Amino acid sequence: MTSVQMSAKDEMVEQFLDYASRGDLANVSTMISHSSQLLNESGRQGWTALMLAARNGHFDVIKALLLNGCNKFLVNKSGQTAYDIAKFWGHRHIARFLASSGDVTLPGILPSNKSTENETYFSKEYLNRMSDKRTDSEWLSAKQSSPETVFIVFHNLDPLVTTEPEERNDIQSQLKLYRFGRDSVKKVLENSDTVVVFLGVEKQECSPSSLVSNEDGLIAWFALNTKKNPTESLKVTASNSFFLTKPMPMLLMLNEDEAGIVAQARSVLAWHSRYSFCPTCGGKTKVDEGGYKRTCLTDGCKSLQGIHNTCYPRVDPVVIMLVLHPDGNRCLLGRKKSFPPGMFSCLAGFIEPGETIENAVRREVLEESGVTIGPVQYVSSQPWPMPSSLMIGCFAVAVSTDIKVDENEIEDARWFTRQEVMDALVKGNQAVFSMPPRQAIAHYLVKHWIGINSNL
Ligand SMILES: NC(=O)C1=CN([C@@H]2O[C@H](COP(=O)(O)OP(=O)(O)OC[C@H]3O[C@@H](n4cnc5c(N)ncnc54)[C@H](OP(=O)(O)O)[C@@H]3O)[C@@H](O)[C@H]2O)C=CC1
Ligand SMILES: [Mg+2]
Ligand SMILES: [Mg+2]
Ligand SMILES: [Mg+2]
Ligand SMILES: [Zn+2]
Repeated sequence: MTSVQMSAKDEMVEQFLDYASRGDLANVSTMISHSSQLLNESGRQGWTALMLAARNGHFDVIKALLLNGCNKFLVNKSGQTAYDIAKFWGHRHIARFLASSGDVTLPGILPSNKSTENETYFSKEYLNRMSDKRTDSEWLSAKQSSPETVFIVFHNLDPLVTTEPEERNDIQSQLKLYRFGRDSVKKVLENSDTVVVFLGVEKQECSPSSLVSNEDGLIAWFALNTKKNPTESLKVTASNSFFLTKPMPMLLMLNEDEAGIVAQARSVLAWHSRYSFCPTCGGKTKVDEGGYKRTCLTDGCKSLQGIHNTCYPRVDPVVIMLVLHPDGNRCLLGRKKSFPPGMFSCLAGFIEPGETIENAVRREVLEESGVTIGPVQYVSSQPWPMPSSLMIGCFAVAVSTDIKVDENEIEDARWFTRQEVMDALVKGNQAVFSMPPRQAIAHYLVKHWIGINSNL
């Protein structure tokens, strides 16, 4: 963002964070005395002044910030508190000070703040799903005709995006979903081949109802998917728009808000594309409930009685685990043949019917690496819309250490030291191995482990 585009408040926050980061106590104190609200403001990646000072070891600034009442429990987008950051960067005196001042609870194995639940890529809920409206066909069709409604378009499950430059010069936010109005998708909606899914409405904090002119003040979003290329029927005004044809890694290039929308839309649309007929009797089905149900049209089909999950979009749970060595100082990572050269990641596997998360973790680790697992602890989760997995991220403590790789599933598995893992996170190419990108929950699990164990 250039200084012209920044608001006066943004500029002040940036300035304050910069002073804290550089350890400029005099200016930090002056700014707090003018505006104490600055204390808990955050900049890129959710870093507050306290976190920046903790990162760079500025003890005096940290004392001043705490003395003035700043909240030391806030977390950045990686789920780290200032305490975690001080520990990670080896400023032990600062970590001790942050831990001892006030009633801090030392971070355990779990992220310390509820907001971290939403921090994996694909997990942000930009829309309110409003599932109660799915059965209100009148409301749904009124919304489809509303000029304020947003339509996003997929062709064979690939979303249409544009490369409009973002305000911030950040590669991750350069791909944006192409948002259409009702008139631009009119022809596509008329096509009987098009599947329409109601995604939800914009949350009030994103579009306050005072700014929306329609009846209930809600801006609805729909996703459309077509088999035939819809470009000719669409009114696309931007020249730099295209369908994202390679989900991996292209779907990881969206901004966080839109990644969450794509996770929802792509998974439901993928279900429609794979379940065109009734899985129970093979008969024809019709799309109901705003795209969240397919009802069999065959009289007497068993799927019409009792609980039939075949009628609803499916989610496949997958466990993904960072296996910790019994000595606490190493972790087990593996690589599939399909990974880029040098990349290692957490082991993962589909949960099977009749299996708990913990047992799936133990079974998959044993199958793939020959290592036996004791305690298992859930950490975080991530929707993974290729096509509709839910990654359930865990820590798993090994009780044996010999590795015997299942070569059908993975090519190699090794114990890596904390230092090697930190190098992979920080040094990139110069490390002994590389990590999956930050958008993968595997990356998050490894980083979280490093964060909570850095002074062992
Ligand atoms: N976000 C992240 O950080 C990561 C995401 N993942 C995702 O997790 C998923 C699973 O991981 P993966 O290690 O491959 O899983 P598994 O270790 O369970 O092995 C995959 C094999 O299981 C079979 N399979 C496919 N679908 C299912 C299912 N629904 N239930 C049971 N078995 C099934 C397939 O066999 P066959 O092909 O022979 O039919 C496949 O080759 C993948 O989709 C992967 O993309 C994995 C790692 C990291
Ligand atoms: Mg497996
Ligand atoms: Mg696996
Ligand atoms: Mg498996
Ligand atoms: Zn049927």
